[in-house]
Amino acid sequence: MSSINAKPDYHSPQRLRAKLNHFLDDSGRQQPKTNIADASALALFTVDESETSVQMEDMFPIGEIKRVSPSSPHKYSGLSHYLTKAQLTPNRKSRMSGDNSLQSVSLDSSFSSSFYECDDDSSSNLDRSSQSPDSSRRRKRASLRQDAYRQIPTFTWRRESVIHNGRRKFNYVPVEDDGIDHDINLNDLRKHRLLGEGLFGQVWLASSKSRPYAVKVQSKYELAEGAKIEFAVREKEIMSRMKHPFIIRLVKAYQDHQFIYLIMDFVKGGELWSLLHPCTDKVDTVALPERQSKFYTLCLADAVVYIHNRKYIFRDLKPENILIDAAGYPVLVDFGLAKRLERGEKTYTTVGTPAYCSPEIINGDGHTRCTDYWSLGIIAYEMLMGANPFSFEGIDQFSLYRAIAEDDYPPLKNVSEDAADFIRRMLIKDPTKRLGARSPKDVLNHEWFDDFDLTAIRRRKIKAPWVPELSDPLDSSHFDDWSDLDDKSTHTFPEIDHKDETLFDSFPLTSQSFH
Ligand SMILES: Nc1ncnc2c1ncn2[C@@H]1O[C@H](COP(=O)(O)OP(=O)(O)OP(=O)(O)O)[C@@H](O)[C@H]1O
Repeated sequence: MSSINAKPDYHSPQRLRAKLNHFLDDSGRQQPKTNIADASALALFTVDESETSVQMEDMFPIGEIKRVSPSSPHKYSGLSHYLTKAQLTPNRKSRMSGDNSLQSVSLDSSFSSSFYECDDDSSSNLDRSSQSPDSSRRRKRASLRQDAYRQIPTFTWRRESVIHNGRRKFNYVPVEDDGIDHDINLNDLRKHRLLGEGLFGQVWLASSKSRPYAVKVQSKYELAEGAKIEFAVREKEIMSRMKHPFIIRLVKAYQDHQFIYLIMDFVKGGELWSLLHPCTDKVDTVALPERQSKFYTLCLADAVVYIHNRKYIFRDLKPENILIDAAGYPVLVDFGLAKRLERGEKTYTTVGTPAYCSPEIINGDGHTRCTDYWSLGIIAYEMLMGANPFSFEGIDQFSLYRAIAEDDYPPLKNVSEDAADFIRRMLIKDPTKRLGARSPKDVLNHEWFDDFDLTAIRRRKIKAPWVPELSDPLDSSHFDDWSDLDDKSTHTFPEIDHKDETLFDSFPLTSQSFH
């Protein structure tokens, strides 16, 4: 499933036209076409770049978008504009009213977009305007727009039907041609082996047409018993909104009477935890070379900043939730504790894994996104030093919490000054003074990362410091052996009550089975 959740939302033709005129009608002659029967469309995205560090390339495959200039830049200072071509599927409301001409969608907080349909001769329309005896400035602008039209590729929107509060609703989600079957069924999947188990779920390696997937299966009954339904539903909702090179992609979600299923990409290189605990007894931690630690930290910081820019917090950063992909890049999994949080708002639930918990969570002071920066600082420290700064084998939880809240971390040894400074600023007990508290971008802009090109990293243009050896697409040798555990997806659990059942309404229902 694509990451941008788009809600169809109607503008009147007049309003949409007025909006578009700001961008497209500076010759005074062009009007956006509104009588289009075919499904091609242009999407105009407005991005407030002061609000987000996200590159448009993160949202769309590289080369598929074109930055355009508004005709009245003074009205839009701070905003950047991108044009891309879209395929519109008229929604039910437009079909019923017979109005297929205009639609708009609103994306998440940092994006807004408008659509209007155009046919294939829209560029010739622009050609004509560029040949008129207008000023060279106008011609230049027209040709810029013409380029924009030419270079934009097709971008498809898929309608997804969900049940919300007992009523069927439709979401429009943009779909890239990523070769992934976003309509994959449970029956298409062959279950291979268990990759991991958490408190409320098991994650299985499965495949369809020799393409591997990881499938997280959670029992509705166990979720209801543990009062975790809300978390599981949130996990699916938030994951489906994420599109970032270092964040796991949700391909499809399902529910049947007993279970919910999250079908994800399979990340093949195993957990960062296994890199830090390479010995067979897995107790001793080893340090990673500084460059490798820095590479992982920067990729993870980029993923975390992306999450924060969308007003979510992750709250469970730990080496077990960081997987290494086939190219050696880290990928964040497990949005089970993630939550939406408005700017300036705090949340008070005590969540997380003790060794990575921030002082503000332990003190019950209420936490913000800064709690994730603390956990990232702990992980960076652990990679650099080969030991957690506060936790060690056998420590009791009370002593651990006291140490996190009060003690200084053991000094870093044999690391660069920039690395030490990064850790010092991430592990500040007061969250309001922590790096990233002022702006998430400050984390990415720290001097420690100066010798890495983040854009190249996002495009996976840099060779990762460690690349897992893999023999075939289903190679799962980098994961621990869990074969002694029961397959919970074959258990029969008691039914949950109807009220709890309705909480899963946003998961498409399937009668197919996973085996
Ligand atoms: N997409 C994936 N590809 C490969 N392995 C995965 C994937 N997602 C999860 N895993 C493996 O399964 C393990 C458990 O996944 P996850 O953390 O999502 O489950 P969980 O039930 O929420 O766990 P916990 O209760 O510890 O939070 C991960 O640590 C990882 O080893």
